[in-house]
Amino acid sequence: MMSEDLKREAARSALAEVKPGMRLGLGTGSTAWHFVDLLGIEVAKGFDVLCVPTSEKTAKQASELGIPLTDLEATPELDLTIDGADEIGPGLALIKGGGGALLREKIVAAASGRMIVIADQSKCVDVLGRFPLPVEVNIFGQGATERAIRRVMEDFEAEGDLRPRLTSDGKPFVTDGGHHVVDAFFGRISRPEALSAALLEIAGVVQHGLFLSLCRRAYVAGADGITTLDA
Ligand SMILES: O=C(CO)[C@H](O)[C@H](O)COP(=O)(O)O
Repeated sequence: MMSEDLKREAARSALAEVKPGMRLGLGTGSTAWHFVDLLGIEVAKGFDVLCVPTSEKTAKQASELGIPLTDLEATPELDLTIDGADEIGPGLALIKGGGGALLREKIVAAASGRMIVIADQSKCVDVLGRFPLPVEVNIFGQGATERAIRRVMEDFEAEGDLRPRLTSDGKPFVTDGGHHVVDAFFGRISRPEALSAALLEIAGVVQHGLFLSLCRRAYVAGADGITTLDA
C-alpha cells in the first residue's frame, strides 16, 4: 500500500471510534486530513458531530466539507481528539508540530477526554528525538530564547543544532497564533518529562511538541494492516 493509503486506513480505524453527538477535536497534517475527509463523508450523510479544529488549515477543510465547527470558548470540553504525529515513542509519548500547529493541537488534546493518534508505521520509534523537536517561541526576544534553548539542548546532550523554521521562500514560519517555530535536533530524547519541564521554564517558549501522557491510543497502519497501540 502507498503511504497515503496507509494514512487513510489509520484514519478509517479512528472514525469507527466516533459516536453520534460527540464533540471532537480535529488534528492537523496529512494524516489528519484523511480523517477530516472521511468524517465529512459521514456528515454529508447526516452524521451528527461538533468539532474544534486545531489549525486554520483544518478549519478551512472541515468547513468546506460542511462539518459543524465550534471553539473551546463555546465548547470547553471535548470527548475525543484525533490527530497525527511526527513520532510515536514508548508509552505513546509523541513528538508533534511538524506542521506547526502544536500549540492549538496540545490545547485541544488537553481539553479532550481522549486523544487518539493515527499514523503509518514509519512514525513509530524506540526513542523519541530523531525527528527535530518543534518549539514554538514568542517573536519578542527570540535571540535570547534561542540561546536559552541551546543551553537546555546542551544539558540534554543534543546531537544536533537548533534551527529557526523557515517557509519555502525563506521567511520565518509563523504559526496560527502569530509565533515562530524553532526545530531542536536532539537525536535521542532519553528523559522527555525532564526536557519538557526545562523547556517550559524558558520565558519565551510558548509550547513545545512533546506530547506526554496525552495520547491513550494509536492506530498505526502498516503493510500487514492496522495495529492498535494502547497506553
Ligand atoms: O503535529 C502535526 C502538525 O503540527 C502533525 O500531526 C504531524 O506533523 C504529522 O503530520 P503528517 O500526518 O502530515 O505526517
